[in-house]
Amino acid sequence: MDVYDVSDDLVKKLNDWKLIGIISGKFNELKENYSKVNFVEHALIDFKYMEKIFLNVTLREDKCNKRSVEFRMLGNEQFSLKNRKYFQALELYNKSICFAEPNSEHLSIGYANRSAVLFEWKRYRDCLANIELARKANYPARLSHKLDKRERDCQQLLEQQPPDVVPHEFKLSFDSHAQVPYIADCLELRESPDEGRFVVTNRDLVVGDLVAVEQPFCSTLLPPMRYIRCATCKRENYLTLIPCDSCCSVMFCSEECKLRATSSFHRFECPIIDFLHRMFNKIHGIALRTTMAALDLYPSIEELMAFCEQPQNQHKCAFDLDYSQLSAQEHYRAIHGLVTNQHLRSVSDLFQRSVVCAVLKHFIIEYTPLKDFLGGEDGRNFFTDLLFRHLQTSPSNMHGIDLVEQVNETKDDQTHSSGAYAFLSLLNHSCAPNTLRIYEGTKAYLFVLRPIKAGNVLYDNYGAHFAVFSKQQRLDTLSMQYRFDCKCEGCELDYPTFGRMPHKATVPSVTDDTDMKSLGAYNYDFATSNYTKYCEFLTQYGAAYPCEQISSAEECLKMALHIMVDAVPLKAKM
Ligand SMILES: C[S@@+](CC[C@H](N)C(=O)[O-])C[C@H]1O[C@@H](n2cnc3c(N)ncnc32)[C@H](O)[C@@H]1O
Repeated sequence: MDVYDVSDDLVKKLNDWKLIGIISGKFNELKENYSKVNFVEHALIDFKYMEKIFLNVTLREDKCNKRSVEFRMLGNEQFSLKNRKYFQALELYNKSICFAEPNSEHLSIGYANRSAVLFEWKRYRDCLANIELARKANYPARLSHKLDKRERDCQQLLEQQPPDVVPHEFKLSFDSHAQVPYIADCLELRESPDEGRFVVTNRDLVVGDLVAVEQPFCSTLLPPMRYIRCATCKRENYLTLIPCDSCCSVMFCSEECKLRATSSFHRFECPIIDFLHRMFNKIHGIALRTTMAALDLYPSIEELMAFCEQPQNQHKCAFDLDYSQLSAQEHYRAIHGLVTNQHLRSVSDLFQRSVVCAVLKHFIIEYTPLKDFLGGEDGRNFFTDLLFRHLQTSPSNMHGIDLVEQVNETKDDQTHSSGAYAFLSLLNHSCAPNTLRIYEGTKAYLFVLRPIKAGNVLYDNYGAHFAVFSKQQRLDTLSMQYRFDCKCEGCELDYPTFGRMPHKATVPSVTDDTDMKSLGAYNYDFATSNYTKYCEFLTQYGAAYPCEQISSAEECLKMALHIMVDAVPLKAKM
């Protein structure tokens, strides 16, 4: 059961009982969003949906040594000489660590087993970090000789290893914008009745130009990544993750990240974490996280309320902020001002969104400390309004954060997190985009993918790419999720579709035998060490390039982008 099942079932019931007309009429008459959501919440309570959810969905799994041991055994099987599936073993050991009861030896054995994988993987520094974690978690004395030996071997081998590769740092191709320091000075904001706000360049841009480097206001990790990445900084850190002390579904890369989470968003999400993962999707997840990050800005709900109501905080964007001392509060002005498209939404869309909001707010208020923070009715209604706002801004604005490198052949799309970006959210869509976002952690780089003449618009792609979806599929998605009729160049030319995103198909894979250290800067894989693979792939599309001649990461990326541009129409013509 997820929240859409609840919504579908409710609508079906109302239809069966011939109540849908009356209910949607009443719903439509309500002016305030919180009134709509409260109305739906009451219906869900009256029809016993909340009770059913409570009885059928676990709010949070308890720590359990028995399950910890089961996961460890599964991990051992993957790690065995027969299988040697190290990545799978690590994920299972992380699960075992997460389920282990605090202060039990199972936690320390989980760390120790992880150190064994890392030793095989020649990640000696991480191996030592895990040995230390195991000792701190009271590793049993009867087994300590094993750890002592591993530690000695590790220290010896570490000395012989070359230093880690430092990832290449990309810099803006132009001076910084006078107002918005993390974008190029040639970018300008425009607005039109048909397309809302959008971004143009006042200078010719060429392929490979880097025009923005942006950090999100907030981000959230997707549930399948919970035993691989840190829930706070989202770094891939499955080698040294530590668990939340209370839940079995969240891990952190350091005590610092753990404290940041447990004193903010995770304080409220932790008591219902498994319910959140089970019932809601990534759009709902980032909407909730954005709302919680907003609550974190002020010590009291009244102060946030005052902030959100001030006229100078309405419909603001990245170009309106004061960057001289950028605070989280200032940053949020641009996130609060993202388009909701509420006026374009149908009653049934708003009704379904209200069901999502009602279930989410009901459980988070009832079963977490949020209730105390919100105080009385005014606080609850304000929270409901804010959550409803972000349940509308999220589908139209939030970004999937992905990794250029792949973990294994089967995972094609490695989107690991969602993020709220003030500037990137001003880019309009094209099915044949002229820019490309690449991420390092949650930091987004915006590269030019096709030449853009001065005066022209920079277009992003919202997932409806001409190379992947038919024109009709794209038009349907864009009108349903983003509420506009696409008339972009990709649609006018109506290129034939050939199945997969050109750059997604180029991602090199890390196999279980890969010496992880040799990858070093693996966030930039396709731009750096693995560009040969990338080019090999593209030759299938008729593009042959002398990859060996590319020496720097920047040069490689430019070349990679050129190849992409050339390869797409080539294949399309075949
Ligand atoms: C990420 S926002 C882009 C910025 C937005 N135009 C604004 O005013 O803030 C996405 C929304 O912009 C609008 N939009 C995006 N691409 C468009 C296009 N090609 N034509 C018309 N509207 C578009 C739609 O309302 C969409 O939901």
